[in-house]
Amino acid sequence: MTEPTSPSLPEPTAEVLADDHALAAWLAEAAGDRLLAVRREGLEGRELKDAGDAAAQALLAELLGRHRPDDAVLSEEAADDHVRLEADRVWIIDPLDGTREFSEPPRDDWAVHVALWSGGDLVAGAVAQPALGETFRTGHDLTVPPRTSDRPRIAVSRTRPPAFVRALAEELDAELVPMGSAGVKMMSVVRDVTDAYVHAGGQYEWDSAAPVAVARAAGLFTSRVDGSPLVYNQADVSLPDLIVCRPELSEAIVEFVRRHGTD
Ligand SMILES: Nc1ncnc2c1ncn2[C@@H]1O[C@H](COP(=O)(O)O)[C@@H](OP(=O)(O)O)[C@H]1O
Ligand SMILES: [Mg+2]
Repeated sequence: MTEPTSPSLPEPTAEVLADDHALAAWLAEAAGDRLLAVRREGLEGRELKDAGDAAAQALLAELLGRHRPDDAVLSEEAADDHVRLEADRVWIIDPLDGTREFSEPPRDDWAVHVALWSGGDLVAGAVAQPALGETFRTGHDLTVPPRTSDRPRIAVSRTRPPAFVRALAEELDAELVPMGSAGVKMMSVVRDVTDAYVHAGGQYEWDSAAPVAVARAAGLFTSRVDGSPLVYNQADVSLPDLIVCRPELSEAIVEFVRRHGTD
């Protein structure tokens, strides 16, 4: 007997299957397409948020199970199986980052995050911004465009901007640029829409793993707010603060936090 297959399940090419970078991007785009379809169903508010989270999680879990059956997965939307702590390869995914903005069409500041951790660090990642029609990924040339603004621009949460980031912006004479989604904020630095994303006060590994992999591949600076490295696939998945910025801004930001803290 053959197993029943879902008619709508996308199939990767052999080329995509052979390359973790390409697979990360393909998975993020497949989930993004699914999320755009959910958005067309006419749901609103909490129902739309829940339908989006569930649909993207179900698709990514099924595709990873099918195409990378030996790998572990850490997802915002699934129970944490600690088998990942002994695994060689762990996919760290946020099926829908910026759930609030996803539920407010036609906003485009929401994303799908797919990262691969192996041997102690992130080795591949992709961030799809489906409503923008863009995917940012590791594994091919990625350069940040030349800086177009003399005055630094700092991406912040549109709904919960941390107070210390306002103080930092004053000190650097920077402009705050509010937007949803951690991934979208990090990709805004990659795209030269902003120059830095500085956050503290709470977040989890899945909020930053894929965007940090992409930001590093683009040559950006990434660290915790105290300047120490971002470390993934830990038993405690809380990763509450980070800096992603153009390299020339990193010293001033770390120094500001050293002097003033983040409270
Ligand atoms: N203080 C906090 N504690 C926990 N998670 C936070 C947080 N601030 C931001 N996040 C998470 O980071 C993502 C971006 O948030 P924001 O747009 O406010 O910057 C959201 O992910 P999800 O949408 O996947 O839940 C949100 O849950
Ligand atoms: Mg998230």
